[in-house]
Amino acid sequence: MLLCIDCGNTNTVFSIWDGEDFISTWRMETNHKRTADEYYVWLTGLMRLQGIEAGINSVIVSSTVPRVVFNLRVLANRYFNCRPLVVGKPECRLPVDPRVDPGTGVGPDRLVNTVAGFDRHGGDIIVVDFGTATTFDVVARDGAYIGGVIAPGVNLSLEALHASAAALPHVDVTMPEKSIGTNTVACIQSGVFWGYIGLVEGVVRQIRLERDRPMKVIATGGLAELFSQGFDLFDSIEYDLTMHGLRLLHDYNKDFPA
Ligand SMILES: Nc1ncnc2c1ncn2[C@@H]1O[C@H](COP(=O)(O)OP(=O)(O)O)[C@@H](O)[C@H]1O
Ligand SMILES: CC(C)(COP(=O)(O)O)[C@@H](O)C(=O)NCCC(=O)O
Ligand SMILES: [K+]
Repeated sequence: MLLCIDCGNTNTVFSIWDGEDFISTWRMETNHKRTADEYYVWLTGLMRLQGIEAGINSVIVSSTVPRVVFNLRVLANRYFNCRPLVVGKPECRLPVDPRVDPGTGVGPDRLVNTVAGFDRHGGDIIVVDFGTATTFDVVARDGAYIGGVIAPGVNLSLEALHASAAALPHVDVTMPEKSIGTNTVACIQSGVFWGYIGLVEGVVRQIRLERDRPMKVIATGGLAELFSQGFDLFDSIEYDLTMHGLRLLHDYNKDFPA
């Protein structure tokens, strides 16, 4: 079985696949100090709870946090007896190379989202991922990542207000009843909610203008749903997009000698 690990700046998501069949997924907080032994105990405990018995013999990792990769490699080597495929490293081939400025590193999560979005929808799409940062990944007709947009994530914006303004409380993001807030919490909710609706609309409009063609918008990440209620921002919402991309990249790389 295959273990896919998507490590974001906030959360690390694990999923298990048997060939093309999805088996299960679990999530933990990202922490570069966590050891391979800790990952293993946690993972096998959850697998046992769900009665998953077959062994893991392949691992693929995408990490936006370089420091966690060391212990994830140890996890794969020590406990699953395999060398993990790490997205963004030369040994992990991509179906189409990114077309960005020379010397630029692209977030591996964005490369994975590109592969998954292209597989499901073909090219000329924009993938919006609501993570720690909100990213827009632009995928060309041939499936290449050709750049995009990075904006502060929704929770990051809320935390920044709370951290920098003495009188502003911590607020959870939600769709406010009115745009004109009549108390502090409602004002912050309105600013972030309507601000984000405007951000997504504006960025997508500008990308379509620049590309001068219709482009589907695919959203992923836990907050995608919140911004889709009653709005026409996305053509589809796919929570499993990154995991689907990791599984595809693993299968794609099987065709190449190590
Ligand atoms: N359904 C949700 N409702 C509210 N907040 C969410 C939801 N899903 C994720 N979040 C928050 O969004 C932020 C980004 O989450 P995540 O997608 O795990 O980020 P990353 O991939 O960067 O680790 C986190 O602060 C997380 O707590
Ligand atoms: C933009 C990101 C911080 C998003 O990470 P996430 O929100 O998933 O934790 C990550 O993709 C990254 O570190 N990118 C490197 C720069 C780039 O993609 O251009
Ligand atoms: K992500």
